[in-house]
Amino acid sequence: MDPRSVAKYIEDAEHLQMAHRLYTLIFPLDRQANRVLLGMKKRGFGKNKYNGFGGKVEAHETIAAGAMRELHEESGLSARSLDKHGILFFYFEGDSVAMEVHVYVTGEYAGRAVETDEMRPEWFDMDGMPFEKMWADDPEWWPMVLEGKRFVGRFWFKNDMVTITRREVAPVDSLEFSG
Ligand SMILES: CNc1ncnc2c1ncn2[C@@H]1O[C@H](COP(=O)(O)OP(=O)(O)OP(=O)(O)O)[C@@H](O)[C@H]1O
Repeated sequence: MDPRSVAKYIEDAEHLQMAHRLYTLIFPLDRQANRVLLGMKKRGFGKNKYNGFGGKVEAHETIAAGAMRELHEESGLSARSLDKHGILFFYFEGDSVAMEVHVYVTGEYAGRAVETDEMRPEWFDMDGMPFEKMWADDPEWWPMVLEGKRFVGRFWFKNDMVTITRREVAPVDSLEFSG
C-alpha cells in the first residue's frame, strides 16, 4: 500500500487487499460571491462532466503538493492555502483498483482561471451545482463542504459508472489520522 494512503484508518480488511490509486480533487471558492470554480473535463476519465480540479498523485510528491500542481496545470490558478475536506473511496464493479480521492477547498489563490487542454473552467453558485452533469456521488457529499464539515465517503459503482449500489458517507471530526 502507498505510504501516503489513509485507507488503513478507514477501510475494512477486504478492501485493504485491493490496490489503491491516490487522486486529488480541489475546489477553488470565492466565499464573498458564494461561488465555486468547476471545470468541464474535456478529455480522459470523467470527460464531459463538471468537477473540481485534480488527478493522480505522482510518486515523488505529497498529496497536498499534488493537489496544488493539478490545480495549476488544469486551471492556471496557484493555491496559497489548502483546506482538506474529505476522503473518498470509489470501487468500480469488475475493477481491482480502488480510487482514493483527497478532497480540498481553497479560498486563497493567485492568477486567473484559464481554459486548458483538459478543463474549461466555469464559476457556479455554491448552492447551484450542476449535479446532473457531475459524478453521481457529488450531491451526496457536497452539502458537507457547504456546511464546513469534514467527511469520509465510500461509493460502490456499477460498471456503467453511474449507478451507485452501496454507499457509506459520514461527517468526521478530523482528517488528521495517526498511527
Ligand atoms: C467516481 N466518482 C468521482 N467523483 C468525483 N470525482 C472523481 C470521481 N472519480 C474521479 N474523480 C476525479 O476525477 C479526476 C480524475 O483524474 P485523471 O484525469 O484521471 O487524472 P490525471 O489528470 O492525472 O490524468 P492523466 O493521466 O494526466 O490524463 C480526479 O480529480 C479524481 O479525483
